[in-house]
Amino acid sequence: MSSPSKILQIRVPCSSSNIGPGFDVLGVTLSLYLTLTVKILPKHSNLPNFNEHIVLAYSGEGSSHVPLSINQNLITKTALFVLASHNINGFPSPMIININNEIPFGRGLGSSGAAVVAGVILGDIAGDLKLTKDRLLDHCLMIERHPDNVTAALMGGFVASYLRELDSKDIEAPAIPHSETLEDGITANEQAVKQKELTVPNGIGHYIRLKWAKEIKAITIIPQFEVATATARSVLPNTYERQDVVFNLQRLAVLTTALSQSPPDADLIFQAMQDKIHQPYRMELIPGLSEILSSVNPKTVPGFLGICLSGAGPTILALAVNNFDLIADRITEVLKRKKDTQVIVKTLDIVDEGAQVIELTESS
Ligand SMILES: Nc1ncnc2c1ncn2[C@@H]1O[C@H](COP(=O)(O)OP(=O)(O)O)[C@@H](O)[C@H]1O
Ligand SMILES: N[C@@H](CCOP(=O)(O)O)C(=O)O
Repeated sequence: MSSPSKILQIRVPCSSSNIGPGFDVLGVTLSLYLTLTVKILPKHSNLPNFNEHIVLAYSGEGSSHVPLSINQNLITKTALFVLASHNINGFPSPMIININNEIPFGRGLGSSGAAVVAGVILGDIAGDLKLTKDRLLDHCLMIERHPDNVTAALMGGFVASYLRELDSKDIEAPAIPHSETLEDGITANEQAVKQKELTVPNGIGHYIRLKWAKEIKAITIIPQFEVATATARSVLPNTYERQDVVFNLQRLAVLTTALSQSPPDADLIFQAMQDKIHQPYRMELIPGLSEILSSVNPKTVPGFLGICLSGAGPTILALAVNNFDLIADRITEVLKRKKDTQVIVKTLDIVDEGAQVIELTESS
């Protein structure tokens, strides 16, 4: 008798990274989700009407241009990498994977981080590997080398993280499907066959979950154009002046506690969300960014706490306890004046839960 099929759901939240001074350090999960409904069929069963071993269906954000071939789609490419790093060549069982995505691509809301987390979990499930959460994180961090988005998306809530320094040989293996390179490169699967062994080092990422005051909400002002994170990282300098580094360190240390306090101290948070490490250099990619970041302040709008670029942008993240519509209108007005673009506003909750796997049903 063949084993029964299984249906699981993998649900991963979006994330806003940096929160101003915490470049590549801070991330917070927000209430927009990437959801995979995965039906794992018994080995050797045929998928109805398809000659494929894996069937991918996709709806929601990115559906008009996301690749559905398993060697090109970031989610399945990541899962294949996880399997290859455990000497499993390809998906062991046929699967029907329905992807529904609420996270817009290239907007600074961690769509690639969520895809990497979903892919690592998919690989873990497909290979029945039973990896711990910390080990899942190691695999995510081989693929997305800045820890802020993936750590938040996996662990949930407001998270600070850093990477252990690794040997270049560990992170430069061509088999690693980096999430943010602009070209496709060789697939993890092809490379694993050639390389046979692909070891993911232990304990790459270290993190701590921070407290977030429950009354602070995230207003996301999302322009309808994309900025690839790879492009937004390529405009950053390789070296910084000491005073700029000190400027950020001072604010970062204050901000992590300021965001935990109830009631929040608006002036403290507003100043502590200033940054000199990434936002000034990204202004060339986001017209009017400087004016946008100074369009609201706590003295003129009660309830407003602070403003920054969400991740690598172009989304603007405003933190507030009330007056959400007024704050969003002010920022949208400046943004639209600077660039002829549609803007979508979403006031999102901070979510405590990171990626989740829910077993839906089991049938013979
Ligand atoms: N759900 C998804 N499925 C497949 N690929 C995805 C998904 N989400 C994001 N990606 C890939 O990641 C790219 C966006 O990543 P990135 O430039 O880092 O922007 P973001 O700020 O949204 O993370 C997309 O163009 C796409 O190639
Ligand atoms: N710290 C990274 C964060 C990128 O986040 P994303 O949501 O834009 O992918 C950076 O600022 O480059």
